[in-house]
Amino acid sequence: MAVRISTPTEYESLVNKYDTWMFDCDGVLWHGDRLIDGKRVLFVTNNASKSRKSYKGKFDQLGVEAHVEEIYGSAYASAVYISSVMKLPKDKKVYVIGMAGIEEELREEGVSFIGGTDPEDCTLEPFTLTNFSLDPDVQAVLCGLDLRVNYTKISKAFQYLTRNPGCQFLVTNEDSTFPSADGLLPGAGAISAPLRYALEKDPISIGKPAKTMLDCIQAKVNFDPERTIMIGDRLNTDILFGQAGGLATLLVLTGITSEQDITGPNASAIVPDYVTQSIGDLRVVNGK
Ligand SMILES: O=C(O)[C@H](O)[C@H](O)COP(=O)(O)O
Ligand SMILES: [Mg+2]
Repeated sequence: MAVRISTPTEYESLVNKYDTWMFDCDGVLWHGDRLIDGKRVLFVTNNASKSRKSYKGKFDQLGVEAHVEEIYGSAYASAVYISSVMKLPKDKKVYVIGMAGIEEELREEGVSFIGGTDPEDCTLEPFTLTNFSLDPDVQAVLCGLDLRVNYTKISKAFQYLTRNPGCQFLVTNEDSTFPSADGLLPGAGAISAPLRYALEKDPISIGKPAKTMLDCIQAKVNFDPERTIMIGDRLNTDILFGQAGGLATLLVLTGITSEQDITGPNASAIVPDYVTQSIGDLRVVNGK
């Protein structure tokens, strides 16, 4: 049963209980506006549209103090997975359905790629195989949130995944939707769905709740899971991610999950340790 926290004393004891605070971003931080002094804070987002460096720019713009090495996005985790776990040979490539964030992280990891923001792929012209030449060096398809997804990108990815032997099907994350400033939009999971349907095959998903994301953080940050809490707005990514990693979990109701998702007859089977309305509630702790 989740503990509903609402009083300054309850917030105070929560803050004293954990040393490392992992914050989800979409639906949590971008409504929240303040961090907790004296604690280690990490930012863990499935949003692959930005690289760690460009997230740093967003944090600066919003006046949130953050350093690049505290930011873990699914684009970064995917690039690390391809270079260090898959160990993609340097002469092989990735076909990308996604945005600049994925491209910047792949470049940073020295992974060659095609597709992504390439104007040739970002077209609404009908796709035909007549003008398509298969690149035999593509050994992975990586699909993430892509605000310019189209039939050409899906068809090229489909060709690589069905015609290049051993080509891996990877997705940065599988969030079904995401909370933009003006309302709900289809998320990365909705971008890769046509490929999953056409291939009748599930991809390897790297972002939350997958352990790959936590492995990526643990490779860089030494933290005690017993003294670590994951704060998020989505039950089947953030809270599952925390639970799988042996972390405490705090659900906020400023993003995807609403009151009726956690109470009443159709309440989810995923139950966080704590629930509060907004990350802003914690500001009572430092009296600011
Ligand atoms: O891919 C998506 O659907 C969105 O980026 C989603 O919002 C994940 O972002 P997070 O809540 O993990 O910051
Ligand atoms: Mg979120």
